[in-house]
Amino acid sequence: MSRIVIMGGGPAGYEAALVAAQHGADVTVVERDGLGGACVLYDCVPSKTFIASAGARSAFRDADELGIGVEDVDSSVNLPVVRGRVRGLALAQSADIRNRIQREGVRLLTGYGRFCNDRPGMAAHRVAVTTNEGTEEVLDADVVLIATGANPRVIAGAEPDGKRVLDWRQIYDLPELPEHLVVVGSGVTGAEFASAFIEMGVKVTVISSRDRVLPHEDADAAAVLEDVFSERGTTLVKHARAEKIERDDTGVKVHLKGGEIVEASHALMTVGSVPNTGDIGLDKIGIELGPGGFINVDRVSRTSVPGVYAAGDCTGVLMLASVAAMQGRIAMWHALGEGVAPIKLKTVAANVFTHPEIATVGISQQAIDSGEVPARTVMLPLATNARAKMEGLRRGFVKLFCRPATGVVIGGVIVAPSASELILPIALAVQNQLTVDDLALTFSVYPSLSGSITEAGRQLMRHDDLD
Ligand SMILES: Cc1cc2nc3c(=O)[nH]c(=O)nc-3n(C[C@H](O)[C@H](O)[C@H](O)COP(=O)(O)OP(=O)(O)OC[C@H]3O[C@@H](n4cnc5c(N)ncnc54)[C@H](O)[C@@H]3O)c2cc1C
Ligand SMILES: NC(=O)c1ccc[n+]([C@@H]2O[C@H](COP(=O)([O-])OP(=O)(O)OC[C@H]3O[C@@H](n4cnc5c(N)ncnc54)[C@H](O)[C@@H]3O)[C@@H](O)[C@H]2O)c1
Repeated sequence: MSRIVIMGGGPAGYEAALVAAQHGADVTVVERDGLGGACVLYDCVPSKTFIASAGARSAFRDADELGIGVEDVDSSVNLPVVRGRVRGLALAQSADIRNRIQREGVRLLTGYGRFCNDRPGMAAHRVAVTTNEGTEEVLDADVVLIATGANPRVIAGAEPDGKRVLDWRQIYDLPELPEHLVVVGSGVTGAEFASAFIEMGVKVTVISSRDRVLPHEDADAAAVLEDVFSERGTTLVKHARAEKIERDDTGVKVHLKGGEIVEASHALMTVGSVPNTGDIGLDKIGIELGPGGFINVDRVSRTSVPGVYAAGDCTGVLMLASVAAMQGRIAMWHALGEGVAPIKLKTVAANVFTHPEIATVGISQQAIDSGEVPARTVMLPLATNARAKMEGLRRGFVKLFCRPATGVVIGGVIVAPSASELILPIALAVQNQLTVDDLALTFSVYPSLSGSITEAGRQLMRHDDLD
């Protein structure tokens, strides 16, 4: 029976454990914090729970336009209840995952793992675990999966203190909503928290190192978000980098490169993540880290060392829970000799949980505009959609991209309140190489937002497609 040791119990680690156990392997997961990892305990699950509360508040505000008067929206955020939901849901989700993997016969060791091979180049591997109780145990393994995730990046001079300067894992512990929050960094994490706090009624300033929010996302989608931010009175400071933050009992002063100072009551640092790869004994097995401290892997999650796989944020391959989970499963299928298809990153659907949401899949508009990928494209504003009008949605759009000759769908972008749910038909089309005709000839409900997807398909059909 293959002995498999998994370092880290986030989506990469626990999904891998489930696959390995299903295939009859002897599996041990070493996790220092709790099953579900940072994803469930500190990052993805808590942030989406917090965003759900912010969304509920927005629904009240937006109801006004539909003729439903709601009084006292400003004073209606019950922060202790929100915090309780955030923490409670994370712990409950972690407990569910722990129960599930233990039911499948996986051994769980609560502690910190490091390679302790006597020398590099051995066929089997050894992992020393310091348990949270302080005991030591050495595990022998035929296969090791490194799934140690990442931690918030810290800027020297702007270290979080949990009071005035916070990282996204500390922000829920504030006793009350900030009076004025400066969000440093405008990637996906920064945009999501900025949007959530704006929707909670907090004054927000966003510091962006680039010329816009969400520099890696669709430019039209980012423009919609900037519009919403500006309508809600948010200041976006562009081309700005925070160098240091002074703090006292009353607030923070964020010093930008170039001398400008932004004052606020609190600062939220969302300046990226660093992989947890520095202290896991990689020198003992001969793995050299790539740029940024990430572990290089191929498309079936193999590292450069036989018998050692890596998955998730520690590899820096699209830092998403869904990708981490798939990399982990693929690693186990490969290690256990199952036929496995290499991961296809072009088919990954992703969503930015702002208000409105931004969902994407497949080839980007930028790759098309730069000439890298030839495509026919269409963009339908939601303002032309009957259901959107009924719901009072003025912003948002559906974009669809297809191959010029065949009409095969290769990507799309949706900006809408529930874009994360609406993107699936486009993701299905991309994954299965469906054509715009397939979308065009599919019945959508009338009236519905998804009607814009089938309509986009119709607009991209060519007359000769109908022959
Ligand atoms: C604010 C935020 C929101 C996000 N929202 C989403 C989202 O909505 N959707 C999405 O798809 N992705 C989201 N992500 C990304 C997602 O959280 C990560 O891609 C995902 O957590 C990666 O999973 P992982 O298994 O690689 O690592 P992690 O979830 O980081 O888990 C790794 C675990 O390993 C443990 N560990 C580390 N070293 C050791 C060791 N030596 N021994 C034992 N244990 C160890 C860590 O303590 C941790 O618990 C978000 C990220 C952030 C920061
Ligand atoms: N909904 C989701 O799926 C979700 C949510 C959050 C994060 N994530 C994933 O996590 C990964 C990391 O995203 P992220 O937003 O945390 O990090 P990021 O690295 O993408 O963005 C951080 C931003 O901060 C900027 N920055 C760095 N130093 C700065 C400084 N001193 N002053 C001002 N700006 C500075 C960077 O230029 C960058 O634009 C991404 O791959 C993302 O997809 C996903």
